[in-house]
Amino acid sequence: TQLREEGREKTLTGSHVSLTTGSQETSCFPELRTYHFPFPFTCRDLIGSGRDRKPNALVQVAVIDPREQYLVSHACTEIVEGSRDPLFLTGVTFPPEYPASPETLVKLTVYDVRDKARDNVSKPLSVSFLGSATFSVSDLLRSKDDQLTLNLRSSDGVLAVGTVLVSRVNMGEMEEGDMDHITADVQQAQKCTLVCESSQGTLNDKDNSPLTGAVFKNPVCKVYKFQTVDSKWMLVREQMEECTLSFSIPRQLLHLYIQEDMRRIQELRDLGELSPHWDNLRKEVIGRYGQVIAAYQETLAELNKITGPSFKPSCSKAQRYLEFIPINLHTQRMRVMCPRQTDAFYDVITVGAPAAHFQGFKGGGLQRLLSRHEAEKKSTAYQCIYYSPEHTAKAQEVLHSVGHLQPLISGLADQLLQAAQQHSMAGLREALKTLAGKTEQFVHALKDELVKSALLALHAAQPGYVTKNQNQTLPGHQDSPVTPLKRQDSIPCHKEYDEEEWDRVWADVAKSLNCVIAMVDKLQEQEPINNNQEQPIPKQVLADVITSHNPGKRDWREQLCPLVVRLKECVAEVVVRARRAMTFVLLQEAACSIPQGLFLKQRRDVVFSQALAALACGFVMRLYAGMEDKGFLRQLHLVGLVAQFESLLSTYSEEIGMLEDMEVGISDLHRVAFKITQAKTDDPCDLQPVVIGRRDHYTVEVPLPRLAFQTLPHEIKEGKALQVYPVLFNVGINEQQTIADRFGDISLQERINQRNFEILDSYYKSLSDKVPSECLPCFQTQTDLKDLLGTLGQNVVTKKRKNVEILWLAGTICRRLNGIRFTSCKSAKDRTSMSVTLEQCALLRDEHQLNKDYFTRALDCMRREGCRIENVQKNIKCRKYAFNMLQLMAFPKIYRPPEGTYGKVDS
Ligand SMILES: O=P(O)(O)O[C@H]1[C@H](O)[C@@H](O)[C@H](O)[C@H](O)[C@@H]1OP(=O)(O)O
Repeated sequence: TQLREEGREKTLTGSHVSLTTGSQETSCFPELRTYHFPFPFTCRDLIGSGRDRKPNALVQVAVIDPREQYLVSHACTEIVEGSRDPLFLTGVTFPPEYPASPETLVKLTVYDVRDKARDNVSKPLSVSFLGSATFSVSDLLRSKDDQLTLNLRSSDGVLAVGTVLVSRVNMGEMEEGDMDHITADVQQAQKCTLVCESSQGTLNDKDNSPLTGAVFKNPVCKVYKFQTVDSKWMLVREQMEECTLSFSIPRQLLHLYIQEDMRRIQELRDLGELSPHWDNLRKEVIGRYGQVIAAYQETLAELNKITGPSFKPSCSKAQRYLEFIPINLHTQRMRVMCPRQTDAFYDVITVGAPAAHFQGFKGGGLQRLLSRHEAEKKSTAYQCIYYSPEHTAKAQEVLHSVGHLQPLISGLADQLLQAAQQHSMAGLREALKTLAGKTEQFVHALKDELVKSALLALHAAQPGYVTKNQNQTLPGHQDSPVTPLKRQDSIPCHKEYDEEEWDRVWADVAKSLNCVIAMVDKLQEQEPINNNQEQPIPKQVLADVITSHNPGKRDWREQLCPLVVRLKECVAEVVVRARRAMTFVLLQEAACSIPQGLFLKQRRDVVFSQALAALACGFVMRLYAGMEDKGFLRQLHLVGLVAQFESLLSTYSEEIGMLEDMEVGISDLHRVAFKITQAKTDDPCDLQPVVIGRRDHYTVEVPLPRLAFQTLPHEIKEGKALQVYPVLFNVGINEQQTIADRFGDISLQERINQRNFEILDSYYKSLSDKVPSECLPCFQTQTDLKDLLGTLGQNVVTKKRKNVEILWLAGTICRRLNGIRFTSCKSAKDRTSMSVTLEQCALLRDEHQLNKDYFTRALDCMRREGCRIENVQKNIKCRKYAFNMLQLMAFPKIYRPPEGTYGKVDS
């Protein structure tokens, strides 16, 4: 009875123990470096502990460190009840970093389980020892026919209590013959399977490529053997990993949030002198920003102290300093190896719903809070101008455009002068073409009524203006210490404003550009014909000023320089005005919103950070998996990828708030694009994705090693922004949802599903327009994508309780669209595990002919022994799904875990 839960814990730590081996030794066994090599084994003629009783067998697998000579419990199979020749579906696999050496000893211990229901973690299983056998990896590698037959010995080492037959199969290179061989054996006698893997993968091994090690960590692997409809066997390997992006993306975002807010403060200061009323508002806003910055800096400092695992466990979901970190983010890959089929794998990312647990859900989540706040802002008599969210977004966009375009224009203008100095007409024309393009973009970005009206408002907020209008006081504010101001419910009209001033400054940019163009034309005309063979620049309308110029024979640079300097000056003048005007709009927004608006901004930052970490993890996983798939890469740069989030939250009580947060968090992901870059070196540190940008738009740069980068289509190599289309589908399944369905309100779920169906549908339409269907993956299930979408469309409008078909269809469509799959619930531990295992078994059934009779058994086996129960263990140090009977009764049947795997979790 050594098989205590501590032993289980060792299963986890054991998977990270490294058995060191010299490279010489390894090279004697090239298989160790090249292949996965599973060890299926068979138990026969087990003698149970009672006379006629057939044992409930369970096999514990341990490895012995050849140097240290200590035993590490590695894993356990599931229990097979009442059989002398049990067949185990669960296998065990060493994680990739586990360097199994020829000396590695594997000990198999067979137990008879008396009482399999465990409802207390600390209580050990009631088991009796039946027998054990030990073999070394080299024994197996040297064995004839790759098979070893070992006697299971009783504790005194004398009595044989059955046999165990260990054989070796090259996973990933499995021949049909090997499969038949296993099949035949298994049919002769029920067998159990132990599968081990070497630390190194092959080139095709996407699970263990060195690339994945940079971002994905701490793998937990399980291998199963399931029967197909034609009585063959398939090997199924689950691998679950943590992702370093769980922490690195939030850290980077926090940096960016801080930088952006500091910039905002500076811009507010740059507004210059304001009347006391506005000045006080500005001070207040700057003070609030300062508080947010300080809080973020504190959080960042705490995060920087954290070392250890790369995931936030479910029990830490409401911890203040961890609020930006996604909950329980893991990747999971199911790889399937079947006779006569090429290997297939299916990925999913599991993560707790992005939500602000630390702030709580008393008033609901973001979606509700934001719309309530917007309504209040409009109706309350604030002492500021109301700008709609569209206006504030526009203001941010203008700020961003001018900030981005001014240095570009300035650089291009310098390039132009350089080309002039070199007397290169081709260089001049090239630089001028780009300069003209960017300047036009600049002028266009500012051609907005908002800029004009904001300049007027700013003008009115300056001390002189207020003095002139003393008599226009804000009702109810006569006693206010701040200088009273006329209340403005809408953007002011232009009558009080010297409109011409802005128009003149703005038009000067275009005029000065025209001067530059005209001058280049002149220079070109003066050139001898043979120097002008390239295409001429189209004639532009000449500004008056230019016609008086006579370039003569003077140096090109000298002639262009004053015009270029003038262009730069005009741009700079416009930038100063536009920046101040837009900053003033944002000041209004911030002032109107204090304090609630800033709380909401923080909440949105938190939720977005969790969502982005999950998305980046999914994107990187998808990219690594698809780097050799030309169709996928084409789709990626032509249209982008769908990122489909499945959520199992209920629309009742606190989870409504979570779903409202999640809805906004997922939708905010449309402001994100990805770019692939070439890593400086192949060092894992240089392969870490980098986030750049600001709240209105972020880019995640994903570096790839040089060789991998070189194989990409040139559009991607040139840095094309790769889009993602986030979609969310939610169907609550638990007892809370039962209440919501009967007595509550499910409109949130209905609205989310309908809206997101429209997004998915329009993504499909643009994909079909731009990408040939051959780019999409092939599936056995032939149902047309259009039909699947049609069925989903019907389902989202049908009134049906716990209609999980919505989730199944959305998931299937996402896989068929080459998309990124996510599954979520509150903590991605319990309900998520049920859903992920169900999806995996459904894929085995629909795509790999899993025998129907094996479906439930496979499902139970995965839930009982697979990666997901390890996920539960990692989160709460207990191998139990946190469901009670009431909850389970409320679940759709197929989401219920097997007996003995759920119950009250001891804290
Ligand atoms: O992983 P979840 O399904 O969000 O875990 C839930 C579980 O479903 C529920 O039965 C239980 O009562 C807890 O609320 C679990 O949430 P935790 O966040 O506490 O793991």
